[in-house]
Amino acid sequence: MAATLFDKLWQEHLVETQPDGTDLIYIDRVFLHERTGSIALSSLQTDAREVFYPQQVFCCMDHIVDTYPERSDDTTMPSGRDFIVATREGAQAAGLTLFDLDDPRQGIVHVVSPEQGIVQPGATLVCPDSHTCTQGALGALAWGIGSSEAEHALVTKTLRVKKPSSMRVRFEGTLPVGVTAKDMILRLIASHGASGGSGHAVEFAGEAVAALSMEGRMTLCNMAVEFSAFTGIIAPDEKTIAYLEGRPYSPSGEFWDAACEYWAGLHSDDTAEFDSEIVIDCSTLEPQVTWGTSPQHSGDISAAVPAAETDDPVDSASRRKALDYMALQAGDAIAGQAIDCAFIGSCTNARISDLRLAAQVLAGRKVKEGIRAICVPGSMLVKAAAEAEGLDKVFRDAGFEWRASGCSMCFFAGGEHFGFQQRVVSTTNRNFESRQGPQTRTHLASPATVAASAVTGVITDPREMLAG
Ligand SMILES: CC(C)[C@H](C(=O)O)[C@@H](O)C(=O)O
Ligand code: SF4
Repeated sequence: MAATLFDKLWQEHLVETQPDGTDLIYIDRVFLHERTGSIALSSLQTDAREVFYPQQVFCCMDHIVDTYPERSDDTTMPSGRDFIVATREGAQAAGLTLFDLDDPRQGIVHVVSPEQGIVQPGATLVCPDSHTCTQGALGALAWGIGSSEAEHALVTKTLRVKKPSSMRVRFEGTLPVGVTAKDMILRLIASHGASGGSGHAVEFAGEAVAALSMEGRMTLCNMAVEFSAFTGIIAPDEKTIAYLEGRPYSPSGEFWDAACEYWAGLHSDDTAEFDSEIVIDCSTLEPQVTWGTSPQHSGDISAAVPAAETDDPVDSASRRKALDYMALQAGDAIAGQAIDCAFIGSCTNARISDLRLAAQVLAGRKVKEGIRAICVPGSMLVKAAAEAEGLDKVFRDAGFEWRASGCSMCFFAGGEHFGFQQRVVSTTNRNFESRQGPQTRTHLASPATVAASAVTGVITDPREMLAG
């Protein structure tokens, strides 16, 4: 019978169906980060349990780490200290691979895993972090779990999961210049709602997805969870194979050939049926920017902030509240809103191609006086690669702070943050209330839009600056 890619991966990892209808799924890899992974590791120690297969467990320090370039030790970010120490000790005790703060491979978990070739097509991978879906871009079944599930996966190498339904989102047409994967996913969420993918594993397909770089595909899958999907997945192709070849954890020699042969079969069959399907035309897509406090509160950069009132009273109330919080009114132009800060970072948009795009806008330009602009590369390897190309100089000369890697101001967890009620244009994935600091007003956008806005001091369409 014709099967979807998701069905194939589910079936291959199905150990058994439980009496209550949930499935027991075999887990190939587990990632942990210090914020939630430390809880799983401490709990393991308390319960005197052992990790079943330590070679397939990897730990990152990313959430509450100091990102000043000269970072010294874990005490410089006091709120993160206990998490960092517990992760370090737990990883050592269990014999897990740890990308510690002084490791040149350190970075945000969803950047590090593909970069190292740890996530691979056809594998199941879990991490106690909702943006684990990012890694579905490589054709893996990767999803976010809770800390106690992580403990279970570490000990048993399985998880009980209710099988989600399947959805395919086809992005058709050719993306205009200056419009990116970030704009594609924001459009999907704006047009079908932040709960549009609820209960579904979403396969991203279509001409515009095939044309994306691997990093663009990661941006797309990253925000599958903002669409409330179980995960996002993209069938592996030649780009996936070229991306993985030669990475530290990729198979090599005869194993590489065997892996490539297996990966070639990982796609949805032509006649496979999805429980639901959405088609989005990318040929006329504009840069997208959020105006409210959910990724679904998003629209074309050339548009005005929409009216709060819709057919749905609950939605209308939430939009009214969002506009009030954001200090915006229906009819205000989105472009031209004065900002206080610009942030380029996070597992959504801080890979080398994101930094190159932003640098293209920033080259020969300056950040507007009074604007605080920060760039936090997604990993220390991204930072090193950017420095080897001289991108750090472009950012610094423009007036950006150039940081060490970590989640930084994507997520205010007691560490660093932007100031009270500051308006931030940001390449991150969440614009929830106080996400980047006390009552911060976040506008999500692509790296090009954030860079262009940093230069003018107001939300700005990057396309003219990219043109020359
Ligand atoms: C802290 C962590 C559990 C959280 C997540 O699950 O995504 C964080 O990474 C986020 O982006 O909000
Ligand atoms: S960069 Fe932001 S979204 Fe990504 S894992 Fe860190 S806190 Fe979560």
